[in-house]
Amino acid sequence: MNPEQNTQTDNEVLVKVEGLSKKFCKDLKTSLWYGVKDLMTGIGGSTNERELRPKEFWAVKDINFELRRGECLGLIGHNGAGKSTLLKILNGLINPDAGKVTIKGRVGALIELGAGFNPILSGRENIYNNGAILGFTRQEIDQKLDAIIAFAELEEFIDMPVQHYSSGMKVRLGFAVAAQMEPDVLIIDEVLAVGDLGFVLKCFKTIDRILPNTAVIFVSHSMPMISRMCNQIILMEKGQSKFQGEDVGKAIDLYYTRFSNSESNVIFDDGTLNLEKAEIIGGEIRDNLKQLHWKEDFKVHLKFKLLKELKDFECFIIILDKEQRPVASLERNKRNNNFTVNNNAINLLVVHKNIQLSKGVYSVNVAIRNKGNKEPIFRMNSVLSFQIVHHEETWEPFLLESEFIDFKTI
Ligand SMILES: Nc1ncnc2c1ncn2[C@@H]1O[C@H](COP(=O)(O)OP(=O)(O)OP(=O)(O)O)[C@@H](O)[C@H]1O
Repeated sequence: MNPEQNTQTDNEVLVKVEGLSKKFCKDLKTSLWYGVKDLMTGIGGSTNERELRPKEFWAVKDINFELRRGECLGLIGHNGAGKSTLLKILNGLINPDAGKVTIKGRVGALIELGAGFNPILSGRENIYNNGAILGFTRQEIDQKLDAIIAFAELEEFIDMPVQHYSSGMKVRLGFAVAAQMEPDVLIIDEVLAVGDLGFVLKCFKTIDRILPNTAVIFVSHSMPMISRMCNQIILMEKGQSKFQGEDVGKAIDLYYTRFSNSESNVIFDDGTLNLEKAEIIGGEIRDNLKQLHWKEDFKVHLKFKLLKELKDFECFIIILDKEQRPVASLERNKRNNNFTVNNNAINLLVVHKNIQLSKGVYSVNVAIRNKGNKEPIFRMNSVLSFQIVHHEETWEPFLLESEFIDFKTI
C-alpha cells in the first residue's frame, strides 16, 4: 500500500452524524395516542417532526459530529442528558425523529446490560447470534470463539443460559463479543463500570490495541477514564451539545462546574468549638476561587472559637479532588497543648511548603479530635476550596518536581 492510500484509510470518516434529534413523551398514555395519530397521518411523513407537542421533550437535539478511524469520542453529561439515547440511535436500536447517521463498517456495541443477548440461550449460542448480526460467517465465528470465551473468562459458564449470568458476567460477554470481533466502530456505554477492576483494565488494554483501526464512542461518568481514552468530546445537557471539540480538559472542567458544591457542612460537632474562620493565605482570587500556583506554599489560617475548655487536640486537614476523592492529608500538629488561647479563640496557621498537586480544583475537610482519648470533637467538609494553576494538564493527582540529568557511569 502506498503512503497516500494509507493516510486516506487512516482518515476515513466512519461515523457521520448530522442534525440528529430524538423526542420522547413524558407520559405513556399521551405517547401511545401520538403513536396512533402518527400512524394515521402516515409513518415518518410528519412535517412536524422538528416540533414538540404537549408533554414531549428533546432527549437528543441537533447533534453533529464526524469520527474517523483511530479517534475516540467521549460523551459526557449528567444523568438524563441524552447520552444513552444517542448511542441507541447510533446502534440502530431506536429511530431518530430528525437528522441522519452514516456509519461505515461493522459496529460492535456494549450498550445496555444484557441488551443484544437472548436470555434463554447460552453464552455460546449468543456469541454465534451476535457474530451473525455483525456480519460474520459461522466459520469466522468458530475461529474467534475460543478467544472470546477466554477473554470473557467464562469457560466454565459458557453453556449456561445468559439469564442466569451475573451483571459482571453479562458485561464480560458483551465486551468480549463487541471487541474481539474487531469492529470498525465500537460503541461503549457506562455498563463497563459493572465489571471488576481486573476486567475493566483488560478492556482498556483491548481498546488501546484496537483503537488505531477503530472509531470508538465512549460514554462514562468517570472523568479519569474519559481523559485517558478520548481525543474528542461532547458535553451534553438536556439533549444538546453544550461543548464540543478536542479540548477534553475544558469539557471536563465544565462538567465538574455543574456539580461544584461550595456549601460547607458540619458533619460532627460535640459543642466544644466552632470554626469561625478558614482562609487560604496568599494566592489570588479568580472567579470566586483562590488560585495557587503549583509549588507555591499552601498556608491555611483556621480560627476556632472555644465554647468549652479544650486540652490537647489533633487537627486533621484532608485535601479532596473534584470527584471528592481524598488525595492528600496534611501532617497532624505535633506540638503539645501550647496553642495560645486568646479571647476564647485559637488561631492556627498551617503551612505546607511547595504544594505539588496537579492542576485542578480541590476542597479541604477539617477535623479535630481529642489527642488523649482520640474522641472526635469537630468535623467539617468542604471548609475551603482552591485551584492549583499549572500549564500542564495532568490527570494523576500529583505532579512531582523532578530533574533529568545526564547519568555519568564510571
Ligand atoms: N423510551 C423512552 N421513553 C421516554 N423517555 C425516555 C426513553 N428513553 C429515555 N428517555 C428519557 O430521555 C432522557 C435522556 O435519557 P438517556 O438515558 O439518554 O440519558 P443519559 O444521558 O444516558 O443518562 P444516564 O447518565 O443516567 O445514563 C431522559 O429524560 C429519559 O428519561
